[in-house]
Amino acid sequence: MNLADLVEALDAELVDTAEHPSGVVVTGVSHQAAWIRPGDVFVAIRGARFDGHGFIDEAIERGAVAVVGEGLPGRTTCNVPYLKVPSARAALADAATAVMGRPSDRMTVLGVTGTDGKTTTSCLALHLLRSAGRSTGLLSTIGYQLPDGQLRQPPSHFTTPEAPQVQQILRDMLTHGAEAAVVESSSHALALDRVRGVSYDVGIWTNLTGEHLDFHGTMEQYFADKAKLVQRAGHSVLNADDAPWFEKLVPLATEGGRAFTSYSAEGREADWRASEVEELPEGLRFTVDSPLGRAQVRLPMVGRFNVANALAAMAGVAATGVGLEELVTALATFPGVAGRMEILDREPGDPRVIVDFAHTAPSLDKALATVRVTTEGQLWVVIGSAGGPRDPSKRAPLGDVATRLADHAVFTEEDHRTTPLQDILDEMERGARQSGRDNFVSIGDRTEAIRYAVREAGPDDTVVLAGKGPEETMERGSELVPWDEIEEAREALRLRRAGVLR
Ligand SMILES: CC(=O)N[C@H]1[C@@H](OP(=O)(O)OP(=O)(O)OC[C@H]2O[C@@H](n3ccc(=O)[nH]c3=O)[C@H](O)[C@@H]2O)O[C@H](CO)[C@@H](O)[C@@H]1O[C@H](C)C(=O)N[C@@H](C)C(=O)N[C@H](CCC(=O)O)C(=O)O
Ligand SMILES: Nc1ncnc2c1ncn2[C@@H]1O[C@H](COP(=O)(O)OP(=O)(O)OP(=O)(O)O)[C@@H](O)[C@H]1O
Repeated sequence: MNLADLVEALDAELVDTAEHPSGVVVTGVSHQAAWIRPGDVFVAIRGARFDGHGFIDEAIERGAVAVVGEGLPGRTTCNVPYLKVPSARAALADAATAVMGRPSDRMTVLGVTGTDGKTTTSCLALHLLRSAGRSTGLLSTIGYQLPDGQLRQPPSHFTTPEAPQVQQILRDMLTHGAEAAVVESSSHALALDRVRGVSYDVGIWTNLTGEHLDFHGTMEQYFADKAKLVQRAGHSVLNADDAPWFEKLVPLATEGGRAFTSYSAEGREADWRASEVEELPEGLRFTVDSPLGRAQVRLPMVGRFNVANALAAMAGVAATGVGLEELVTALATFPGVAGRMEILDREPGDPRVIVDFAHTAPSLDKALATVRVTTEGQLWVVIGSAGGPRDPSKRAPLGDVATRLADHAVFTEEDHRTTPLQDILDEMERGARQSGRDNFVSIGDRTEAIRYAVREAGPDDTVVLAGKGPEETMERGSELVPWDEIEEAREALRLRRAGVLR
């Protein structure tokens, strides 16, 4: 497209230019100066840490043909056309969407938001769509997939990357033949306009509990940010068990005559309902009642909350026209999600070791409660809490939940960043002591903490390693070290078998 079209698409005011915009060809857009390629437009965002205007020279050196922003500071001028807009983030998304040719308009897009269960529900929806023969892409915390199913990573580690990557990935999906896309949409993405420009056919809501309040400020704001998905989706899928948010979402989902489907894993009145839930060591069994009829479901996943995730995915995919029998048949072959309730291979005499990604008090509560059901002996949990700017109010509740639901808790590191690790451990201990419990130890080094729990656990016990799940790095101070929780756990089991841990 040429710059004149972009000015029009953004409804921008063109300042600081000698060149006529119709002669300038725009081939891409980026908010990150270091990623600019010749022909790109640089969008200068005033963020919490930097003012993107400080990187204009770098962007121009790399070949930026124009700059978009909310106004040049002071008397600064720039040597390329400057497009003044009311919101740089909105303009970033609008420009990226226009340059990429609005790819989401040509696919069926399912968005998934919520505090817990987004990745699992997204992967379930992907599996259901593909099993129904729909060529489908995925954009999620675990990375993105084109219809070929190979997992790829965007250039920055986000659940939902910035708008230019989102639009680029959607276009790649389309180019590779995708008819549908599942887009995990974090609250940050919804708040920061990263997914503005994605036209959602279906918006799936998992649940809302207190997380990321460092960013959103209040629960009301967090709700309002997430609710944008429901306000924008053609059809919403809402969790009837998620009080008080469900009642607040219904009017937002039905604005302008749009429809919604509800689901309940806890026996409430809803369109999709689960009953007769059985938790077995190898997975879940339940009956589903739905507008499409009744069926028996077998899901090879542990964790009772996965009943809710499965209902959400089924209702979302059914809204795109897939039948109940196809959905139920596909669920039985779901391969699971790495690092989420992942059970390690075990040998006789080993405890059962489960690697899980629960890192909020409510999700840890649910994870431990559900694992308890299929644990014959004692339940152990190894858990930390993140440092840095991440929500410090999580720490004490995590300590409380861990010691209330497990027989033994081991408090340890989890990306403590520049926060002194001991301060985090103290907070977790405080949460446990405040509730009158002392069934914990603190072992700062996570490798040691895992080995301790695996050594002490008996063959009938279960050890849950919570919080790191599939993450590939650990942030210690300002150092980023490689991390592989599954490998750590396997090594601890090997050492236990060899008697080295005794
Ligand atoms: C709160 C939040 O999400 N902030 C994001 C936001 O920051 P910001 O608006 O304050 O921007 P900034 O860092 O001050 O930079 C301003 C501008 O200068 C540019 N810049 C900056 C430095 C430079 O050298 N060159 C340059 O061009 C930046 O690209 C940006 O356009 O925009 C930045 C640029 O993309 C992001 O790096 C930053 O993510 C931070 C680091 C982050 O950690 N975000 C996490 C919390 C996040 O988004 N998480 C959610 C998932 C949450 C969950 O559900 O678990 C996610 O979707 O991943
Ligand atoms: N529906 C649910 N309700 C509560 N907890 C859940 C639910 N689904 C999954 N969990 C727990 O949350 C953990 C993370 O699951 P998942 O990755 O699917 O969520 P997420 O919302 O994508 O989280 P994140 O954005 O942090 O990756 C799981 O390992 C499990 O312990």
